[in-house]
Amino acid sequence: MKTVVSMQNIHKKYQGQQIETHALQGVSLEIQQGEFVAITGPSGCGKSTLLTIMGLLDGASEGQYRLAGIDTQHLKTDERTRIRNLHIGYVFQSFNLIDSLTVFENVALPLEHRGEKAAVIKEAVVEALDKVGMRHRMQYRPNQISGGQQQRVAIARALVGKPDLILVDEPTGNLDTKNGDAVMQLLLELNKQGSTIVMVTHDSRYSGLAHRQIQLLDGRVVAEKQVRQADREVA
Ligand SMILES: Nc1ncnc2c1ncn2[C@@H]1O[C@H](COP(=O)(O)OP(=O)(O)OP(=O)(O)O)[C@@H](O)[C@H]1O
Repeated sequence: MKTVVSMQNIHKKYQGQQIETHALQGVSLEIQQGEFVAITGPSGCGKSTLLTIMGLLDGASEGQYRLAGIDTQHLKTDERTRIRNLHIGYVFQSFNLIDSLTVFENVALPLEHRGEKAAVIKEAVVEALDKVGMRHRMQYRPNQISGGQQQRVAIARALVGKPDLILVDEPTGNLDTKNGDAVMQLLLELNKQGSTIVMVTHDSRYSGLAHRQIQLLDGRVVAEKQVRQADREVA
């Protein structure tokens, strides 16, 4: 089994005008291909910071991070962007779809950035939209579909490029229970089909669906818990 994430002694310090915040204080963890990992912990403990570093949206202040075997420490900005595009899919709480583009065009973006041919893009986008049940809304714009549907489209955009890792930050935070449950069910199905998923969540009902929960407190890993396979269903 391939190690997708390998972090050794990761620190992150944010330098403000007056104060420095030591958001991550020596995090070490490994995530294997096919895992579904939930990152939990109280507000301000460093969950989003950890996800941001894992997703190469920001660099660590100290420590070593290997993504799919690639040492990310000394990457230049354009290399970091290229590797992020190839290896990472990101799903945000606020969906982050572009309102002026159609559903199809939004999902196509990661492949366009890679310079793929139109025919390849079309096939992959239709396949991704099929997976999330949104093919019938291909020509709609984000503001013409519901929040739950927008999150499905955002998930299609995250998986269209077949990344090694899908990072999900509070995916149900802007959704009601019914739509939140449906999005979680979809993430579980994608994981069963082989996607490696790391999800930040406050909701213990959803973190219990992961294979493994990693609990942070004050920028450190304080507990890890495995979840029994039989328990992994949305209630
Ligand atoms: N860009 C930034 N500049 C300065 N400080 C920051 C920045 N981003 C986060 N922090 C600080 O780092 C710490 C960790 O923040 P982070 O957002 O990672 O926590 P979190 O666990 O995701 O919180 P929440 O559950 O409320 O979203 C907090 O003290 C926060 O104020």
